[in-house]
Amino acid sequence: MNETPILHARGLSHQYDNGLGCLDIDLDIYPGEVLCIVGESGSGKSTLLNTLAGRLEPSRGRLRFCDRHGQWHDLAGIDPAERRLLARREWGHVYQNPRDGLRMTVSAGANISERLMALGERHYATLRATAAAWLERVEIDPARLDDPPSAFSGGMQQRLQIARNLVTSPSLVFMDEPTGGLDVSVQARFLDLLRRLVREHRLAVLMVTHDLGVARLLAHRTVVMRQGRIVEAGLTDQILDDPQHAYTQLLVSSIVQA
Ligand SMILES: Nc1ncnc2c1ncn2[C@@H]1O[C@H](COP(=O)(O)OP(=O)(O)OP(=O)(O)O)[C@@H](O)[C@H]1O
Repeated sequence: MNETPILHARGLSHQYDNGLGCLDIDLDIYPGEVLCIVGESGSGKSTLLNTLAGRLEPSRGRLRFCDRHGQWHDLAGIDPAERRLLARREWGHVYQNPRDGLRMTVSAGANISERLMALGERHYATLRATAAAWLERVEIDPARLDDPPSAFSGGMQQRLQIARNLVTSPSLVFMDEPTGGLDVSVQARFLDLLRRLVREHRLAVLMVTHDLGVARLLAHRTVVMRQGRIVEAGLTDQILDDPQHAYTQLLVSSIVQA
């Protein structure tokens, strides 16, 4: 694995007014790896993801991102315009609910083209051809380029979110429970596709999931959260097969018994 992380957090916290949130997080993510954040409901997974993605301002701590040119950016206290530019160029964000990540009333093609246009691509034929190629890559018939996402199934909408994000070749993609709304067979196909794209594009993926099966299938490393803190972190197989922390043992055994 590459020794230089793409995202580097130390002592990172985001606390809401009621004191809850995520606390004292040390985390590195490397190019080409999938890192899953697991834990029970309310353990702070989404807060951590959104803080790492710069959507929530850190209350304390250090957060740095290394862009594709090897230049480091301090994300804590970054100028909002610079953060937006980084988000457009370097990051993707896939949501559990496709309605949060797609524009439901415009065509699939327009959904994919939008990020390209934001980076300056204006040539209509190029935009259409690129969008069609990406639909194919996420296993959607390119003949459906002009259909709105509302005409797609849940699994297709998640794959369209992936295409919309990956079209600009981001280096880091944040995913919040992307398989949450999918039934089991659709989920398996989605995870297969994701695994292939991660490999082909050397993507770093930071994924929140409450499903340890998803972590097992996809994640190189897993971190376990409880009450806003990381209680255990390591290689996914190690965490799931030989959990050290009592809370992780409980989490894993509750799945095995279910
Ligand atoms: N805007 C907010 N204001 C105050 N407290 C909040 C806010 N958002 C979340 N919290 C609290 O912070 C804690 C962590 O919430 P968070 O949504 O990060 O957990 P989670 O692990 O992602 O949960 P879930 O799996 O249910 O989505 C919870 O106790 C939650 O009630």
